[in-house]
Amino acid sequence: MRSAAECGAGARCRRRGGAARHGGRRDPPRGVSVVAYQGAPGAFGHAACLRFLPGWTPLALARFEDVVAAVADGAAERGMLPAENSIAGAVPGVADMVAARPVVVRARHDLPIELHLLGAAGASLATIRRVASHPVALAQCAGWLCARGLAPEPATNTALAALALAGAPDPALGVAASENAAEAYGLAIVARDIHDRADNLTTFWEIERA
Ligand SMILES: O=C(O)C(=O)C[C@]1(C(=O)O)C=C[C@@H](O)C=C1
Repeated sequence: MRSAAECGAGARCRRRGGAARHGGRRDPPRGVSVVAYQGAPGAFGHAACLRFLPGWTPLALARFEDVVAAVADGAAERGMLPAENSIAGAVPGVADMVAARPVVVRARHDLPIELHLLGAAGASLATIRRVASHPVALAQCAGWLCARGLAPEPATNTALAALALAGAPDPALGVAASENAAEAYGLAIVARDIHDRADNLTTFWEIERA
């Protein structure tokens, strides 16, 4: 096994600080209140919706752009977007997408991120060669993957990668995703807590129409 230093994991472990926290303004939901997020149940965006807007209805959309558009166009009252991770840094493109549309950041929420290596039936650390996940999630466990010689495979979302593996089981493929994703799609947890720092967290932006 290669050390974290050999894998260059230390270089990725820069801690981003300083994002302003907003007060916990919380309007009670009126009627059906929809919060859009990217991915599918079991995604970290889904977890952020459930934790920070309890009682709201999460709406899964394919891309971050779709979340911004849904809020701008009124299809959802709020959107939940990952903006920055403590290991991987800014989530590429999200700030530009928000700036380009008539939406504003209403609140910032820190979600602890625990990544596990999920596998299909029969998969183990001896069979898995590649690991699929969102690139920002892969960056959070780059040292762990590199030390074991596992090749990262970019996917659009952690939960969508888990869903895809469940639909096409492959003992050579693992997925870096949440425990909720493992439960949602019937995958096994092959290794727990594979993120390179225990204090891993992602700051989500809760957006609304400007
Ligand atoms: O793929 C997911 O589950 C997401 O919600 C996306 C995302 C991200 O883009 O940063 C959200 C939080 C984690 O940092 C990893 C992935």
